[in-house]
Amino acid sequence: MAHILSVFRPQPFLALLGRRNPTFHKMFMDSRAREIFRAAVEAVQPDRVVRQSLERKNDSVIIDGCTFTLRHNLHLVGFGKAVLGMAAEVERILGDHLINGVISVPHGIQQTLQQHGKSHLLLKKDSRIKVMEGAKHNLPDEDSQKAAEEIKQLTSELSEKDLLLVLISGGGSALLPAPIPPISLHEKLDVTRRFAAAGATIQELNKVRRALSLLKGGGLAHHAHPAQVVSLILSDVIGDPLDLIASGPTVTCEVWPEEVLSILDRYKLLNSMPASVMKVLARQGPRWKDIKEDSGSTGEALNVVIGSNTIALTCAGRRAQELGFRSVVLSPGVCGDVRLVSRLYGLLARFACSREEPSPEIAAEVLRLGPEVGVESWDLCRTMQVLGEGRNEGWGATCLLAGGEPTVELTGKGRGGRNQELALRVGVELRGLELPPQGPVFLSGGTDGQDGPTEAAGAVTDGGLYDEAQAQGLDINSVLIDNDSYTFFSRLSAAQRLLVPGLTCTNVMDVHVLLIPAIPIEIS
Ligand SMILES: Nc1ncnc2c1ncn2[C@@H]1O[C@H](COP(=O)(O)OP(=O)(O)OP(=O)(O)O)[C@@H](O)[C@H]1O
Ligand SMILES: O=C(O)[C@H](O)CO
Repeated sequence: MAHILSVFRPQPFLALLGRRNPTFHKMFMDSRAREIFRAAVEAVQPDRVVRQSLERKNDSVIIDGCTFTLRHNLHLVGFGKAVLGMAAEVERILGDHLINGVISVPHGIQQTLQQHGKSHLLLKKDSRIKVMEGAKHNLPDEDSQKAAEEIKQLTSELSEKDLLLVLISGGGSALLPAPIPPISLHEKLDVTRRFAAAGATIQELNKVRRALSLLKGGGLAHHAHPAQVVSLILSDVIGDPLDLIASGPTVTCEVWPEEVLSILDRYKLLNSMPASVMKVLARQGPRWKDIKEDSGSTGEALNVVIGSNTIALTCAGRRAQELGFRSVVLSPGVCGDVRLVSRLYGLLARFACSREEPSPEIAAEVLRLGPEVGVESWDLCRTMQVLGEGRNEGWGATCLLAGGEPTVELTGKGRGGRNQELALRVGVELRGLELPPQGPVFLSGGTDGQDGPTEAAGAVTDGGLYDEAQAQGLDINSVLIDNDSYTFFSRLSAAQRLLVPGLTCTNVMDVHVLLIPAIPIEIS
C-alpha cells in the first residue's frame, strides 16, 4: 500500500502542527510571509546601508575599496525619500569632519518620523546639515527648486581639497529640479505630469528629465569639480542603472536630443512641448560648456549602490532559510503588466505543487511568459529546477522570492495599488491549490510601505481568496475592473489580508514572496 509522507527538513515544530489544521496553516504561512517581507525591508534601512558602506579609520574613510582622507573637508548633499536617515548615519560616523550640508527630502518627513518613533533617522539638533522639505506628491515644486539651488550653490563653492558626499535615493528627481533656462519650473512640472499620465516608464521619463536639467545627467558632479565626489545610492530602478536612478546627477552622460525627441514622439507629446523645451533640445555643443569652461573636468565621481532590491531579496532569502524554508530568488527585475505577472506566479505555483510530474505545457508557458515580465529564461529554468527538486525529493517548504515593479493599466476609479492588485490576481490564480494538504501563500509589498495612494503596502493571499470573497458578498471581478483592490482588502475578513507596515523610510521597489508548502511524497 502506498503511504503519503510529508518530509519537512528543518521545519519548526509549529509547521508540523499547522499541517493538521488548515486555519492554523493559513495563519502560520501568512505570518511567515510577513516576516520574510520585514527582513527584506530591514536589510535596506537607510542607516544600516550607510553603516555597511562606510569604514571609518582614524582620519580617513574607506568607501567601496577607495580611501579618502578626512581633514575637516567633508561636505554633504542629498535628495530622495530615504536620504534623511542616510544623512543621520553619515553624521554619526563622519560628523567630526563635516563642514556643511543640504538635503532635499519629502514634505512632512521630519514630523512623520518623529511621530513614528524613528528619531534615530533624524539629524542632531545642532546639525550642520540643512534639511529642506518639498516635492509634495512626488512632483517638483518651488520648495524643492529652492533646495536644488542651495545644493548647486554649495557644490559650486568647493575646491580640490574638499570631499563631497552625495546621498541619493528614489524620489530624488522631483527633489532636485533645476530646469535649464529658459524652461520654467511650471513647464518642467507639466512635462513630468504628462509623461507619467501617458504611461511612460521611469527609464524614459528620466532620460527626458536629464536632458532638461542643469543638475541631472552628471550636472551635479560637474558643479562640484574639482572636489572629490562620492555618491551613495539606494536604488529604486530595475537593474540599478546609475545614470537613471534619480536621473543620474553624478553620472556624466551624453544627451542625445534625437533619443529624447523619439521618446516624446512615442507618447504623442512632441507637438505639444513648450517652445523652451524644444529650444533646449535643439542646442548644439558639449553639455557642460557654459558651466565649467576652464575646468577641463570629466566630472567623474565614485558612484556606489549601497542598497537595492537584490540586497533586500538576498536578506529575505536568508530569513526564509532560518524559518525552515528552502529559498530561491527568481529575479529582482519583474516588470510588465500585473495580469501577466500574476499568471506567471500561478503557473510556477502549479508547477511546484503538482503531485505528478508537471505537464511540459506548464514549463513551456512559464518560459514563454517570463521574458514578457522581465524574467530571463535562465532564471526561470534555475527556479523550476529548484521547485522540481522540492517536489520530487520532498525537500520541504519552499520560499520563492522576486522583486521589481510591475505596472497596472488603470481602467477604473477605485483605490488600490500595484501590489494589492497583484496579490489579488495571484489569489485568483491559486484557486484550487488550497485543497489538502495546504496550498501556497503569496505576498506582494512595496518596500516603501505605501502602495499607490493607499496606506497599505500590499496584501497576502492564497487559493482560498475567491471563495472567502464570495462568502462575504464581494465580487472580485468587478473589483478588478474598477482597480479597487484597497477597498476590497479593507472589507474582506476585517482587513486581515492587508499588509500595513507603516512608514518604512526606504524604497527598493516591490518584493514578492511565494511560499509553497511541502508536497507529500509517496512511499511504496
Ligand atoms: N487604484 C489603483 N489600483 C492599482 N494600481 C494603482 C491604483 N492607483 C494607482 N496605482 C498604481 O500605483 C503606482 C503608483 O504608486 P506609488 O505611489 O507607490 O508609486 P511608485 O512608482 O512606487 O513611486 P515611488 O517610486 O516614488 O515609490 C502606479 O504604478 C499606478 O498605476
Ligand atoms: O527619483 C527618481 O527619478 C525615481 O525615483 C527613480 O530613481
